[in-house]
Amino acid sequence: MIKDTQRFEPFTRDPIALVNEHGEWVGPFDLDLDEEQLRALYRDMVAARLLDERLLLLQRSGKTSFAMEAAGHEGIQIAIAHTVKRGFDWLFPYYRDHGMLLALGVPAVEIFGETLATRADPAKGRQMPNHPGSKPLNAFTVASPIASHIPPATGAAISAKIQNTGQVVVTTFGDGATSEGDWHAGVNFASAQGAPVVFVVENNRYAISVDLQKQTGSENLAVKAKAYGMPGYYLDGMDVLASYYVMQEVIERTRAGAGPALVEAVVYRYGPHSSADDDRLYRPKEEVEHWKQRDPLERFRRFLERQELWTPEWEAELREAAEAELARALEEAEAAGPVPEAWMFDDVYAEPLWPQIEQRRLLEEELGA
Ligand SMILES: Cc1ncc(C[n+]2csc(CCOP(=O)(O)OP(=O)(O)O)c2C)c(N)n1
Ligand SMILES: [Mg+2]
Repeated sequence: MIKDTQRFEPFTRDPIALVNEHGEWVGPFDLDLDEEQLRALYRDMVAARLLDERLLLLQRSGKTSFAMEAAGHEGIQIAIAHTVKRGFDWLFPYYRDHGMLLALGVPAVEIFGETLATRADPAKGRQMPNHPGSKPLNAFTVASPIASHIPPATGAAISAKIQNTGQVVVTTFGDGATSEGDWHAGVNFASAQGAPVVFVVENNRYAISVDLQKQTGSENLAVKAKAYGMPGYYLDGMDVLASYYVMQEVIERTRAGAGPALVEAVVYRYGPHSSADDDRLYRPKEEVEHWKQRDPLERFRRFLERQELWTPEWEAELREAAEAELARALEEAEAAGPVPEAWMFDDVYAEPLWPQIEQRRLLEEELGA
């Protein structure tokens, strides 16, 4: 049954793409998404790019300490948000996935609250900026230590399998994560247990300043799946439609009981690693310019224009609406006010132990609260 609906082969020589750089459909099957679905993909990609810009501005204006840009990653990120069952499947994202979480339905006010550590943050200001999550949407809060979320993602999938819930876990990470021991432990155990988890590497070729060639001797990252006995899909992650169709097929194959899979989404990050990095020191400007020609938003815009689904007026309209919503959410997040310092002691244990009680008292005394 899975075979009948299978459109994609694992381990292809070139990344799977369905739309070329001119915005032409080059897929071997007929496009079957309706106008509303296509427009929603574009709308969410634009919103992700605008959120990215806003988060950087918050860092530049001194309102938060840190920002991590995701421009260039939108194709695969938005595709994932559109192919999981929202609020049912589990997501174990990483720190560059704020646009994906926004598209999944995490309210912008919560993302800004998390960034600014205000009362609008469901994590109560206890996370680093750019580390959102969502309990109601089953999005695991981002973990900073690279690849440390991979074994928990596998664990959640094993739990779903044992309880026969029908849930799939999707976890994302960077190319650098595939060099970590935690990554191999999590991927190996998922395969051994037939866990319903899809591993997605957002391969932007760099782990901060370290080039991919210094990370691995493999021809690409998708082939690593072979050794673990699972399919590895090599995907153009800057092509939102290829990302959509591949993720849809891989998620549903996993949901049907075929076990885990690995997807390598080839992307590029246009900005530096973070607001604390100067990428001019390790990559030539020409390389960045080269990848800008493949911009996921621009490519999909050309596609929509060919389908007569895009006009400059619509673009202006959706940008204005997204900007207004982000401005409103930011205002609400700021108006919520900073989290009280003593919140750091909450939720450590169901019932606080004496050290927390004592430390809290000392802190409040110190702050004159
Ligand atoms: C275990 C661990 N080692 C080092 C770091 C510091 N660090 C933060 S991000 C990063 C690079 C990760 O690169 P990659 O996985 O390719 O993701 P990208 O940032 O490129 O999206 C490193 C080394 C860390 N957070 N955790
Ligand atoms: Mg990387």
